[in-house]
Amino acid sequence: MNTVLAIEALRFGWPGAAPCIDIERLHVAAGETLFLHGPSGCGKSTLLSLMAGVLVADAGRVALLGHDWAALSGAARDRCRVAHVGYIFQQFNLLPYLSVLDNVLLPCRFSPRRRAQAAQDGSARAQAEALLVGMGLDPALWRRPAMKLSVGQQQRVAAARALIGRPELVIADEPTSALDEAHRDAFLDVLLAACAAHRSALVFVSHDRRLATRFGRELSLPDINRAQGDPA
Ligand SMILES: Nc1ncnc2c1ncn2[C@@H]1O[C@H](COP(=O)(O)OP(=O)(O)OP(=O)(O)O)[C@@H](O)[C@H]1O
Repeated sequence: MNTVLAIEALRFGWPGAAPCIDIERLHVAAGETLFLHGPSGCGKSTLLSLMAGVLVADAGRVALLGHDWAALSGAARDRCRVAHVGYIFQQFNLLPYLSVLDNVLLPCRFSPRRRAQAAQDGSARAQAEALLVGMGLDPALWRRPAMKLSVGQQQRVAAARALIGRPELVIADEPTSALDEAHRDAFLDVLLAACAAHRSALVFVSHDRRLATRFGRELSLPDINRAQGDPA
């Protein structure tokens, strides 16, 4: 198996709180699509942050492409993340005053690797435009500041930004919550097709269990997490 992400004996707790993540083993292979679910507060977003090296384990190992996030400095983690991980955040994290196109191109500005990969079939800009078209974003919106888009439109911009430059790992935290059924299905089609074409591993969190059939593997976080979830 060509492992992209390897989690072993991972423990993490927020400061002053009991551990909320305790996972013996979870490996994700290149091209694999993983659907992750669990009740609110069980630690899904926390686990995604650990996968992406935004948070660092208290014990155990989270390795991306063989590199343990904990062995890297903060700056090295930032560089590694932008080069190899596309992250669709629950709140999108678009830069509000930047245009839609410039938001999608951001990873290429910060990572030479993402820039080179995005330009493989032409230019980074052409790939950004192709992703936006795939996401059903009208070209009339591309020059608009991101903050002037609807929530559902911003969600799709965030997905295009995550996919540009073919990152090895794509992480999506509730990325379809603001989309209607038609846009949700189109969004999933583009996301899954892009990950398949690039052999990106995809970790996708959603409360909507109906979507699970579109993924290669389904996991309930409480089933693999020995820590207690939110006691509330
Ligand atoms: N920044 C933080 N500081 C302290 N505790 C936090 C922080 N973020 C989350 N937590 C706590 O960690 C636990 C897991 O939260 P997390 O956001 O990972 O859950 P989740 O499964 O993603 O929830 P949801 O489905 O509602 O988004 C919760 O008890 C939460 O209160």
